[in-house]
Amino acid sequence: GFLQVASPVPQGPNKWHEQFPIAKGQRQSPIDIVTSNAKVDKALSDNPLKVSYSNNCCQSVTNTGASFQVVVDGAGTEISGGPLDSTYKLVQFHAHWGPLGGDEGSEHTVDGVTYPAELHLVHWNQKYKDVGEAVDKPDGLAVIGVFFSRGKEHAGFKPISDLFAKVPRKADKVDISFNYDPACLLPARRDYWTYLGSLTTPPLFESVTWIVMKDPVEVSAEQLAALRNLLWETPSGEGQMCNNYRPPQPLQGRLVRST
Ligand SMILES: COc1ccc(C[C@H]2SC(=S)NC2=O)c(OC)c1
Ligand SMILES: [Zn+2]
Repeated sequence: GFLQVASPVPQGPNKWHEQFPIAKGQRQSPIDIVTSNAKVDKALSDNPLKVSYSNNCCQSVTNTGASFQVVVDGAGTEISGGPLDSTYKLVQFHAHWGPLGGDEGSEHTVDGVTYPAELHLVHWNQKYKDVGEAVDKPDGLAVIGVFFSRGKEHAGFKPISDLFAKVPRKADKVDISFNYDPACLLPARRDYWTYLGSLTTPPLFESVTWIVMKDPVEVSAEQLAALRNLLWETPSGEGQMCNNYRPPQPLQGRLVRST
């Protein structure tokens, strides 16, 4: 038969610059948010961030081989205001997390503090014709980051975390047949930090206006453990998906604004 060439297990973050030089760019993500350096900007509260998600926008959950991904039909699912000069539509959400029971796993850190996981709600700028056109433009994407802390069960996250066991392998996909409003994953208090950054995995495009919610949302240890029902390729074969986070990158003089 044909020569079997094993697909190379993806290189870790510290090697990405070899194929993606922008990894050492001027507006890379994530970053450590130094709260004392964040500048309160009244303009952010004068024009509050508006999140209007519909409750039937979630279509399916997929194992992308790097995270779970809930694919969203962006119809009527928009954000605007705050740092955004345009309307952006939700296209997908996913997360990053650490090892079982550990406290690292988030991509952004706050005064050096990590959280066990971080949710990313990815939106694209409606001035572009589709997410493919928006994904590499400086104002193309807006990602809302929500920290997960370990505590009581998150009732709103349960319908999603219960699906992970159904998509153990890369490209596995399960339809979401129930109504689901992703806004339930946002903290009650809508204060955030915002700065200009990038995708946190290759191709690392510097196209993201980051909106990182200040308050974490609590999820249970069991819900964090359910993330490890997702499997991926490791150097020693198939294993539990974990530590799929990029560490903080140089701020390069960027300003972080705060509500
Ligand atoms: C080719 O375009 C891409 C590639 C990868 C991601 C996912 C990354 S980016 C992020 S934030 N967190 C992640 O895991 C994209 O997300 C919009 C877009
Ligand atoms: Zn992400």
